[in-house]
Amino acid sequence: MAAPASSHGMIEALASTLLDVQALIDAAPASSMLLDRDGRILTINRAGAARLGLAPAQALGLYLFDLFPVEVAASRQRRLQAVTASRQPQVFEDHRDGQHYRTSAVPVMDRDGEVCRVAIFSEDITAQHEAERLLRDSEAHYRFLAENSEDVIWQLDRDMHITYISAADQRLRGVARGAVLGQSVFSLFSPRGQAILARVVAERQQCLEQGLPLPPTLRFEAPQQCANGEEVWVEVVSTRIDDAHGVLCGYIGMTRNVAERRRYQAMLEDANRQLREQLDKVSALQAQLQARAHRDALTGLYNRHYLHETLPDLLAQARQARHGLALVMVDLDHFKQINDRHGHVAGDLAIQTAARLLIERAPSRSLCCRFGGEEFLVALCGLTPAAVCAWAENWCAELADCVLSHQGVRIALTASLGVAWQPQHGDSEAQLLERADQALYLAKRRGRNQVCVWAADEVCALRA
Ligand SMILES: Nc1nc2c(ncn2[C@@H]2O[C@H](COP(=O)(O)OP(=O)(O)OP(=O)(O)O)[C@@H](O)[C@H]2O)c(=O)[nH]1
Repeated sequence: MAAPASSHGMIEALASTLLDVQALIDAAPASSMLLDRDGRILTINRAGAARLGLAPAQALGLYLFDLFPVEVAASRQRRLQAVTASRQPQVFEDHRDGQHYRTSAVPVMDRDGEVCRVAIFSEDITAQHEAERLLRDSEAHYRFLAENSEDVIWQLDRDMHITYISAADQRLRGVARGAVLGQSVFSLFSPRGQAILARVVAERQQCLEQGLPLPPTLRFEAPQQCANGEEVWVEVVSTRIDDAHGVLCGYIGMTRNVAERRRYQAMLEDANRQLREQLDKVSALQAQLQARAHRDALTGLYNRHYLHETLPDLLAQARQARHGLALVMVDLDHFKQINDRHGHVAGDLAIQTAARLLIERAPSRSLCCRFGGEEFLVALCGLTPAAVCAWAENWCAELADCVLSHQGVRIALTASLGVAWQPQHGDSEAQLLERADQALYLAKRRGRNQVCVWAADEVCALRA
């Protein structure tokens, strides 16, 4: 007998619904199936059948436990019985062929409230299992490192309360971990250290408020408080922990005992300071020695050694700048007589008087040296020959006007001067010195107390 039109429609609707449900469970990646109380497969999705190595149509009507290896079939059957007996869903994990599965067995009741079916949902959690295992391993690894590190490892919540601190803190400060957990991070520091920490936090906060870039880690040194009342200097390195949305959820960091390092640093700085002081003394001594090496003790003028060190450079500079350089050789007249008549002290005074007059009258950029006993050499830079001669004449006259008074005796002083200049009279130090000396000799020969400029013919005439 044909079904009435309305029944027909209902059957069609039911068939369509069944198809939808099948499509839905087939689309699920986890395996799902419906068993009767004995374990016979009534419905199964593609993933479930595939796990059994079958097509869905092949699996229908088979007893699920016949498809399991014998060694696991009995235990799976007992689980099914436990679900039907307890009428409560059960979730369990099992491990087969290297894979991990999480399975939910949900009892399905008929109208009388009896369990008539059991719905099984099973998902492969091998990857998740592996990830959890790796995470556990890694946590254990890091916890081992943290607990055995000489540095103190710690974690704070967003309000800077300590949520974890490694065993090294107790070794460092002698405070039990139990007394530290839950406390503010400030409690780790001595009052001095707290002030430093407060300043560091405030600076960081200020940067944040001004939108300035911040280094990813915060690093500072401050003293912490030990249980015995002492301070221990530590270096702190810390970084913030943000959640996936960039919202601050806490801080993680490390504290290192730097007391030894600071002690060595202080020793090093002290040693460096002492070394610097020594070096300063040595440099001052060297400067003194150098000054002494370059200066004549009696007059304070440069000595002959310095003249020979400096004159070649002066000549080169003068050549380059195309300005004149004149050498004036000065020799006190009849000096032996001063010594003989008035004594060496008077002779020394005479040398000092002439030297002082040279220093006072020498133009800037000139060099005055004591060349020998009662002999001086003045190098005049940048003067014309006429200006050199004028200067020498004036100086000679001024010396002659000086009257040296020694032990109530007035001693007259005069000098003879010989002049030679670059480039007209020579170019080398040796040549110019020789010619200045020859000119001086000429001045002596002409009666002393006068200036002579080197002239080839006059020198030749003298030699003749
Ligand atoms: N008091 C003193 N005498 C010195 C010094 N150096 C050299 N003498 C003396 O200076 C004298 C130089 O004498 P001489 O070279 O004969 O020349 P002079 O007597 O000046 O004669 P002329 O140069 O020809 O005018 C010597 O008696 C040296 O002993 C010194 O530093 N102090």
